[in-house]
Amino acid sequence: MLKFNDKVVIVTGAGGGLGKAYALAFAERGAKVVVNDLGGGMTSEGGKSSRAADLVVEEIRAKNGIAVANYDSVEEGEKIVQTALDNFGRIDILINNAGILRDKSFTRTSDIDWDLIHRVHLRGSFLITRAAWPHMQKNKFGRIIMTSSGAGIYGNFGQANYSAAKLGLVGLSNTLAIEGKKYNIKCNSIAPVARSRLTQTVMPEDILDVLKPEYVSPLVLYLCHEDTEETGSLFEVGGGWVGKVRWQKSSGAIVKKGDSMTPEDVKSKWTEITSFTNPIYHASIGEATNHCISSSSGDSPSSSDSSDSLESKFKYDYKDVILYALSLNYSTKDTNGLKFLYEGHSEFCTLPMYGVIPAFSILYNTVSSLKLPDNLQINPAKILHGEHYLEVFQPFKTTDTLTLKASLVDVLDKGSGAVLVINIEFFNERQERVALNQFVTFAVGSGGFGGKRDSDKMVKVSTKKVDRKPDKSISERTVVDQAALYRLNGDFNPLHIDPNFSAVLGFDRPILHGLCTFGFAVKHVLSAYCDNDVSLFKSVKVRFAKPVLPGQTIQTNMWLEKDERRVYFECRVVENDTQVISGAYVELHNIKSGASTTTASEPAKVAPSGKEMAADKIFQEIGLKMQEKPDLAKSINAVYAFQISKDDTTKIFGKIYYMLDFLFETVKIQNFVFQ
Ligand SMILES: CCCCCCC[C@@H](O)CC(=O)SCCNC(=O)CCNC(=O)[C@H](O)C(C)(C)COP(=O)(O)OP(=O)(O)OC[C@H]1O[C@@H](n2cnc3c(N)ncnc32)[C@H](O)[C@@H]1OP(=O)(O)O
Repeated sequence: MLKFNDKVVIVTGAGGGLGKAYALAFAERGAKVVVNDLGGGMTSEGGKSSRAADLVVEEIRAKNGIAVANYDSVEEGEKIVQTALDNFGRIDILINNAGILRDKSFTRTSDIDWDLIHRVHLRGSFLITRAAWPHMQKNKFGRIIMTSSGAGIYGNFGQANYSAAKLGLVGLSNTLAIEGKKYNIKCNSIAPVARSRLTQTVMPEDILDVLKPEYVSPLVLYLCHEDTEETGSLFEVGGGWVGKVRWQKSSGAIVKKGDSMTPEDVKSKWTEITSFTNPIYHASIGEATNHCISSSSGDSPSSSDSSDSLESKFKYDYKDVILYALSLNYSTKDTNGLKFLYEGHSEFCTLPMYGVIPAFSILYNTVSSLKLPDNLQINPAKILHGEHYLEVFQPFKTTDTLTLKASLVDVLDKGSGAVLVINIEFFNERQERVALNQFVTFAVGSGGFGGKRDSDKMVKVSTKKVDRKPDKSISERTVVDQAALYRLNGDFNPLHIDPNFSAVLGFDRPILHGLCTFGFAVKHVLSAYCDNDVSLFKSVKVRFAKPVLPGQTIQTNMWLEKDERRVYFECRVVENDTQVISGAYVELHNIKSGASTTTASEPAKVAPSGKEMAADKIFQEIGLKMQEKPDLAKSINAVYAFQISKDDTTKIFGKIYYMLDFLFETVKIQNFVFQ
């Protein structure tokens, strides 16, 4: 039996109808009740009388219950709360029930009709709740009910004032539920259908008979019990039936085309915008906002929505490539860092792991427009990156326009979650395949829809057990703002920056992007086994076993299997010795024999090679032999050496221009140097 012993309850408007039923039910189950009723009529014009509240108090006391009466208006909420404190020393539960009606058709609604309804329903509930709130905060316990109405949810002729105030109460309740969370204050709204002073004039007697207040009070008591976790919800209740109400939206459509969006674009997508075939349910403003942002983050897909394959273009240039390297802590301090950070470096190149970044311009669109099994509901705020596979078929250029093709490969039911397997392939302008990404996304809490558990279309994580200490190990500390920086590459998922959002998944604070940890891991493999030669990289597969927090240290333990040209690896967070990447490997085209073999705590440093090669590269590009212009070769190398050691770009560029103009008079060389 749900008991309320020693709990102090205020019920407003408790002189009759629903309020009375609540007061009697709470008292019967051990609560101390403040029975508030102004004693006015249903339009507030009946004048004040203590009779209604007193009668209810008498009835409670006659059954050995504990109750006191209060006759203040809810607009004097503090006085009502004071009655509870004076008589019982605390306040635990507040039922905002009091209300009046001033029904008029809209054009006949006067300022007074509008204001009075808002003052009693919305402002009254606000004032009394505000008075009770600090006491509930102090007690780390509070249960609040707001009384909304079907008129607020659906609208009702002649009730413009009332319906606006009643839906306002739902908004108030939703926000209080959020603000009350850390104080164990739960706030819910109900939209009751019951016989009361407000309904007896508008409903026929035979219907009113089945709408007993006693069919509503059990829900209110349940929602106010200390064991109840429900908060921020809205319930319709009446005639013995109870149902939860939530917002539903259509999966909608991406309307913009590139950067433009016109009313005609909206018209052309109206069927999809208004179709509820694949509804979406968002439970927080974070989820809803993120849905808009993520849906619009990619270029407009060229195939229609709700299909299982999409296509779009992605342009990037040297700045994107450099930002990516910076977000993985590549540094100008490291000899090898410069070739990933400076577009003027003779070996300037794109890291192979950058290949995951273009995919984000289409990934969120793909997920939001997928045709999913009917009984599978996915909450976009609860999607974690489960596994990733990246294969690079030709090294990425430093500036390019790629065509991306995304498709849903499989949907799996893993019990604790649903797994979506999404392939995103990149093609260059010659329609050659440049890379393949396979995202395995884990939708937490969406399992159990009856799907298959395994897929033969997935690149599998490694199950190989290597029975020796790591051949190499590199540890690198991330910075507290690692995710804040990394997201600028294009994955703007608020999970990595917004504490309200990460809380949806139960994280105390935002977690690092899985692909950021992945980037660090591949960085370590490239450093340990490739001498940072990006052309040796072929593919990588990882499973994200546990989340990483920005600021933690990632340790990559590596085992080389030379015959397989594979480096198996795991990542651990050093601070809590937890494995965060498992079943992982990098496949290489070749192993760089000169690569460092020491166990390092910093990324291995590799001897500089770029600057000596500068002239060689330029000469090759323009089809000239070094022997033909030995002095020029010497000068170019000198300039590059100078450039790197002194970092004086103005002088360098002056020299390069001078030389190129003077000796070659060709645009071709300038293009090459400044490309
Ligand atoms: C619009 C959306 C697009 C979004 C794309 C991504 C965008 C990014 O911004 C998001 C991120 O970067 S999130 C950060 C990186 N990821 C993480 O931190 C997840 C860490 N992993 C976990 O927490 C758990 O493994 C967890 C929670 C994933 C699973 O743990 P459990 O529920 O405890 O599962 P468990 O009981 O261990 O296993 C059940 C079955 O699931 C398989 N499985 C487990 N971990 C998996 C994983 N990481 N990926 C894929 N499958 C996984 C198990 O193998 C098991 O299945 P089976 O029995 O068939 O083997």
